[in-house]
Amino acid sequence: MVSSVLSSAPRATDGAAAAFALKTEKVSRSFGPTRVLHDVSFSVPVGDSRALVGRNGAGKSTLVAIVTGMLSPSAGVVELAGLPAPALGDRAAWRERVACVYQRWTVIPTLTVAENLYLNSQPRNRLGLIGWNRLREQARATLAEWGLDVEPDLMASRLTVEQRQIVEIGRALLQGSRLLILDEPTAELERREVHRLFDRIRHLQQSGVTFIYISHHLEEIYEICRSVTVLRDGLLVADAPLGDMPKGALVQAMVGAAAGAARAAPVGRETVGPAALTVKDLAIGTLVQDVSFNLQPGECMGLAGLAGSGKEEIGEAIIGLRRYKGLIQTAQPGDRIGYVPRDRHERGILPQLSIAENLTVTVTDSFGRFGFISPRRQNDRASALVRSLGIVSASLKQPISELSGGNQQKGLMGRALASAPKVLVLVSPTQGVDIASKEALFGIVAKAQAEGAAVLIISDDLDELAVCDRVQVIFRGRLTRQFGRDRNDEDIVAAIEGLEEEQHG
Ligand SMILES: Nc1ncnc2c1ncn2[C@@H]1O[C@H](COP(=O)(O)OP(=O)(O)OP(=O)(O)O)[C@@H](O)[C@H]1O
Repeated sequence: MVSSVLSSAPRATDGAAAAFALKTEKVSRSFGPTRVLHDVSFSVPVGDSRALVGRNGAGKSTLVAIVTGMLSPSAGVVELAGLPAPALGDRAAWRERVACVYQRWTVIPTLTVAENLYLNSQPRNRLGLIGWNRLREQARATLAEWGLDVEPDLMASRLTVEQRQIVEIGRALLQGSRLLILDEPTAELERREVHRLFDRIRHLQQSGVTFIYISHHLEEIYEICRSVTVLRDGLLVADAPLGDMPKGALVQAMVGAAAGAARAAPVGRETVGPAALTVKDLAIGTLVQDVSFNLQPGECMGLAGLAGSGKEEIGEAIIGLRRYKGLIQTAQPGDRIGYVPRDRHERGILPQLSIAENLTVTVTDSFGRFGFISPRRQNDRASALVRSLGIVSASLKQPISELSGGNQQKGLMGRALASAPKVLVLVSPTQGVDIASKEALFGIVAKAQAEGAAVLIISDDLDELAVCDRVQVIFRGRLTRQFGRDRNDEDIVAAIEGLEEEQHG
């Protein structure tokens, strides 16, 4: 039961009295001359689960920043639970009304679970001191009600991704918030964890918690949300119950008149000639054992597996970021390998540099001699990539950190392609990328393939695996299954989860 935790938590207002958890009236926002939100008016009834969707750069994050008090609107009004939004600086008041659980964690690893749960809101005794026993007791009750089997005294650094997310949600509830915004909450979760998250959302909804759910995975939205708000180029273009909005209509609303590019079908390749990439008897510490495969020029292979299966470490070994035993070899010694890492914040973008510089940083040697870079040639190359990838930006000089998440991801893809590599290693390359841009990125992968690049897609996203000629599955560090073109998603999922392995003992 969740209700006792909910009722014991501090509350800003009596949520039952207000019909709407959130209401915006003509909210607009500009950055310099660029207007990114135009007169957005919408309302979310208490207890609703509202999907907020739109293509990369549509304005979702900006709207969320405004309704969580991180950013002021240039114009317009925000109401939370029937009351005007607090002053921008009054963080405590905002925290009591609304919380956003982002993909990037705010759980502090050096604190315990209990300390994290009560960050900023520790229960104090009559003398004003923090009552640690009470804190632990309450934390235990909260965790139990979430069905989370984790000790309040445990250091947060030891939690799994799923447990960290639950601590984030638990913290928001304990601070009084009854409106939770989940931003791509399933991006780092495995399939069974996603189902558990959905169960928790439904459970909390019954207790009057309202959810706004941001995701580029439309099938998730149909599973967990009741209604949808669609933004396109900063405008609200649709607002409806999902029952009235079949997927085709939803995509149409997101994309507008310009229909999405058709996906290139996987192309069959004869396995003749020298391999573009040979991996033989690869071992990485105790994590990966006996991994061997070849990639032919023009071939796209998927490498699928759970988090921790060793799949990403194989990619890192291929591009030279990890020590390994065994053989990793390109066709010719100097062949370039393009790489798109999964975590664009930690390993990918160079945030202070412009889009042009980010796109071309690996190929500056081709823009002039003796260390001199011709800005014109650099700009020409960058603007061609921006056009072909459909990156939305104010100018080539704009710092890449100002772009929306999905456009940053496209920038990384552009950088990997800029050097015309013989091998491309892409780790979850379309994570955070909207459905139409996803198709465009797949088109770009297919083009690189057609030009002879061998592509390795490391992922367990079924859309990403669907474009691969074949899929190898890795389970606990070993390749366990290979699927050709006549595969179905269920079999791949079963192999990723190791279900067959378990059945066979
Ligand atoms: N600080 C800023 N300065 C200039 N432009 C900005 C800034 N923040 C956002 N923008 C622009 O506002 C637009 C909307 O961005 P926003 O991050 O809200 O999109 P989004 O819908 O969340 O996209 P995604 O799905 O890719 O995360 C983008 O074109 C972005 O470049």
